Amino acid sequence: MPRGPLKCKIGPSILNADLSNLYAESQKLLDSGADYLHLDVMDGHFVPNLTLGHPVVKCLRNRIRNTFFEAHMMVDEPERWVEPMADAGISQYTFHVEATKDVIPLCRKIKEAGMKVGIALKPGTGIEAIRQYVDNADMILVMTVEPGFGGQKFISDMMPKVQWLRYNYPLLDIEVDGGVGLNTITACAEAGANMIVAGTAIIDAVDQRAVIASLRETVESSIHKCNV
Ligand SMILES: O=C(CO)[C@H](O)[C@H](O)COP(=O)(O)O
Ligand SMILES: [Fe+2]
Repeated sequence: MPRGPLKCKIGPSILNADLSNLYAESQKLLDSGADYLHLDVMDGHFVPNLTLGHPVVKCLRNRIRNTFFEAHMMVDEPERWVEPMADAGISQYTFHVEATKDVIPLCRKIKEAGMKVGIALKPGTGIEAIRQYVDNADMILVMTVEPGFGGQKFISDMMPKVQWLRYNYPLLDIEVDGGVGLNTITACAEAGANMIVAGTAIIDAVDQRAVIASLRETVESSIHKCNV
């Protein structure tokens, strides 16, 4: 997968937002400096929670045209939703490595549907589960909480996975998701994450713009240190 210069990107998760106002909440995040939206899709099987699916994504896409939408697919049978999510306007389809036996064909299917490929791993999954697939992906998501719910405590023990990926893949997009906020961003940035998902830390903030700017500043200063 060809990779450009490493860029910091902040992608708020709307999981804990007021979903009765999904468009307004999403637009507010973008107006506050978010680079992309991280949409958490849960099926009640892969994780014990239900959220939104492609019909909701499609409605949001009709109102927000030029923004990168990542679908974080916490679902069994991720193969099933590739075409509906592409049709709904998803830009990157991030599936869990634990949810499929056919990682490479799934990556191919996602690309053929016109989306970028993200591969996620749960906290209990070791890096060896995705090592052989990194070259098939545009991004690796290291979960820093057990998937299923927003507002959980960041698991700092996940940082060696991020460090390993950054050491071996200097230009890879590496995302962290779960419990990431102002108190935990330094650990993520120093380990080498450049795509930052933050839910409650941004959604609950009085000043969303200030939190997004602060997360960005910490990550950009780590990227800068690595480049000098
Ligand atoms: O994938 C997720 C949960 O499975 C969410 O993206 C994540 O938890 C974001 O919320 P918070 O920052 O509040 O932890
Ligand atoms: Fe997520």
